[in-house]
Amino acid sequence: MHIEEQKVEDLIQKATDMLDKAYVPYSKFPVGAALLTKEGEVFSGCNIENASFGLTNCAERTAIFKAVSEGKKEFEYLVVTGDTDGPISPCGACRQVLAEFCGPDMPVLLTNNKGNKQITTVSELLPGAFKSEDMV
Ligand SMILES: O=c1ccn([C@H]2C[C@H](O)[C@@H](CO)O2)c(=O)[nH]1
Ligand SMILES: [Zn+2]
Repeated sequence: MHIEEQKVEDLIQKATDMLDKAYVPYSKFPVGAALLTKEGEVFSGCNIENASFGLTNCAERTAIFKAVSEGKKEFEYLVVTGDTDGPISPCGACRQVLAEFCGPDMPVLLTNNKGNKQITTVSELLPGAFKSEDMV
């Protein structure tokens, strides 16, 4: 799946805009994400932390849950950004949630505030993901 460069730039901008919305009093590490649906709508997300640290919701999952809660289940492209040395790397929980809702070949662009970019896919992020089809 290939999308226009302009669309990618728009997603990067939307993910970057989310850095200001992040609720990160504990880590002080804002993360932004922007998820493009197959219908062309964009759902953005930020990380939302909690005094009970394990309840933190990452930017990627915020974007996916916003979209799914609006009835969207077909996704085309995800951008994630943060203030990292290299392209940001999604946590294991987000990789599993991506595997639930996005096709294995869906592109994921990992970037940062320095403009480093790494293009990957959902299945590269989580090879051998556990899926509902695995349950007999
Ligand atoms: O891809 C990532 C990596 C980290 N975080 C968040 C979780 C937590 O709020 C902070 C530090 O781990 O960054 C994300 O939202 N997405
Ligand atoms: Zn995560």
